[in-house]
Amino acid sequence: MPRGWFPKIKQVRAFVVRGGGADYHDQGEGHWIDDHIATPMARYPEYRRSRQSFGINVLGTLVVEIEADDGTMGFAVTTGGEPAAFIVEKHLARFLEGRDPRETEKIWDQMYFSTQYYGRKGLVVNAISGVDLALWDLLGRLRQEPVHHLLGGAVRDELQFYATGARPDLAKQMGFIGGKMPLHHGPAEGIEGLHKNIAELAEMRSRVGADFWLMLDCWMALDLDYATRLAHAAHEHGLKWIEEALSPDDYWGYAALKQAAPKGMLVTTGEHEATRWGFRMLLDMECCDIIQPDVGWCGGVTELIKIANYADAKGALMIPHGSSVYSYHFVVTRHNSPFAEFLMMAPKADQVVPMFHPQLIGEPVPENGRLKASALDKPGFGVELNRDVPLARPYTH
Ligand SMILES: C[C@H](O)[C@H](O)CC(=O)C(=O)O
Ligand SMILES: [Mg+2]
Repeated sequence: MPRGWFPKIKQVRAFVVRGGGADYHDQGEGHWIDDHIATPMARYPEYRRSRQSFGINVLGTLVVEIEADDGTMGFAVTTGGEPAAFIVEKHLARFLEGRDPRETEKIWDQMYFSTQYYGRKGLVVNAISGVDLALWDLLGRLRQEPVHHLLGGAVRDELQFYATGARPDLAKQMGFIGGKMPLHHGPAEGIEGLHKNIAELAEMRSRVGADFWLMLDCWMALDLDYATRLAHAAHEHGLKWIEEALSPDDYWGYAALKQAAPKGMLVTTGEHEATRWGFRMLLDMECCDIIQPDVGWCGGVTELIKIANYADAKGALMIPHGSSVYSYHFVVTRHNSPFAEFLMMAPKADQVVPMFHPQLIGEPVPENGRLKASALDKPGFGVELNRDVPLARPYTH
């Protein structure tokens, strides 16, 4: 590359892919991730047994590809599918094409404020996140540096993981530091459901012993009263944290839950929160002990820098939700992210398989619950798109 010259962005393209990958709820029959999990829709008996029954996997994966005018390509995957592909192609692409890919701040700002009248959270911010991640991937590839070098470099030699899945007992044998289980029964299943939830936790505690971390993921399913009762009953069985117990819009409920939770039990949330402004609410209102942004949903790396810095200044931990390499490159650069999540995508949660399988090639996975930082030392996010998985490009511009 001649001195002073840097390629410009030539084109942004958006594709849709089905079957697992970034839309990790898009799994086949019999997968633990769709086995009677408590959700806000479980108040309707017909949507209680399966999250796919109410359309959890309706969107599919969004793939964003950004080509520079020297032929270098960056890409990223997140959820959002066809509607997000529309937003990327028809609205967001204009803020990148012809621009210098190093202008990550200005590009983010223009994507966010140009969509603010219909965006701010959810699908639109997923689309922005996908573009932002693809841009950081492109930057890393153009500079021949891993993204974590662009973010200030690793602060430790390895990452350590807890596992999310139905089998913390197996996760323990596989070397993880803890296991987070989905809660199975919500308030609509009454006291009987509450007893079943506690019995499952007690059974798992008896299998993993006293010291292994056990957590419950409540996927926005509870109300304050139920969450408080669950937290107190679970305390007896050493629950380390209660996750996403309430609606993400109920900041007041989270603040009350944090006050009401037993001493020593952490309240965590944020995987369905977005942007610095959403996390500022969670942190300023003292809603939780750990924030859990998903880098593919909260606004991408450019926004996560701001979210993580604010959490750091407030003395809060920032443990990203899932998101594979996109979170690993971030976590490794942060002291307030001392461990990371690994989602067990094997249908029985009985083996480690790549989290975004089958969409990425070269996706690193933990061994013995750990991953060497050196496994991330490849340009960009260090993964390739599996072109054997059919990609559709529903819109162009
Ligand atoms: C297991 C949870 O219900 C959800 O599918 C994933 C999640 O919330 C998490 O990994 O955290
Ligand atoms: Mg969760």
